[in-house]
Amino acid sequence: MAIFQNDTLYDESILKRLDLKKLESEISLPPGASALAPGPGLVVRPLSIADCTIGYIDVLSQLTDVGNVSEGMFIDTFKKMRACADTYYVTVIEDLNSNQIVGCGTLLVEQKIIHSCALRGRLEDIVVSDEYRGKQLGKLIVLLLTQLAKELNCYKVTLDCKDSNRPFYESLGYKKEESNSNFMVIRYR
Ligand SMILES: CC(=O)SCCNC(=O)CCNC(=O)[C@H](O)C(C)(C)COP(=O)(O)OP(=O)(O)OC[C@H]1O[C@@H](n2cnc3c(N)ncnc32)[C@H](O)[C@@H]1OP(=O)(O)O
Repeated sequence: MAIFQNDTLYDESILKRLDLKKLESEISLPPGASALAPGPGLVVRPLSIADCTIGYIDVLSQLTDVGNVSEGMFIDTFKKMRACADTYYVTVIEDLNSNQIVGCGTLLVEQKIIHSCALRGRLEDIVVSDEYRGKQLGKLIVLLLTQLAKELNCYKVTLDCKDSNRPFYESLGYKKEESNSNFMVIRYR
């Protein structure tokens, strides 16, 4: 298993291979900002093993109940995720001014047998910390992970969201498919 620089979950160089100019043309960033540096002191990068100590859990808790995740639990889980090569593309936005994670999103790449052993992408856990909302960071992370799914050769990328977030994802190109949009669930907790 490759151990990437700075103990990141995946190899950061893949983000630099994306069509970042196209992405930048689709969002209104502040002057001088770019897709991977979307504002003064902001950087977009893979999740790092140290991120549980700089606010990643707090950001996730703005999405759902995270539970009591100790540093040890986070590190064990991070290592399990990294051992599943080419699967978990958890991506964060850090504010280097405060050394805090302020946004995140996951592209999960699922290996299928169908469609000639194709890959399917799923967007999960997209969150921007409340004081950073409305600055195009949510749009940036979704468009970046969507492009990453294409770069990784996924045949499609899907997501589940609350009704209130539908207009957000629709504005970024996601559509309900006719007769194929039933999110179904059995909850155990
Ligand atoms: C697949 C999943 O993970 S679903 C879970 C989604 N996450 C959450 O619900 C967690 C709580 N919410 C959030 O973290 C944020 O509100 C997000 C991620 C939904 C949006 O992040 P933001 O950084 O505020 O969005 P951003 O500034 O990029 O907005 C981009 C555009 O979408 C619009 N927008 C943002 N949220 C919504 C929404 N819920 N409905 C409609 N439009 C929206 C903005 O007005 C903006 O429009 P503009 O480009 O015309 O100015």
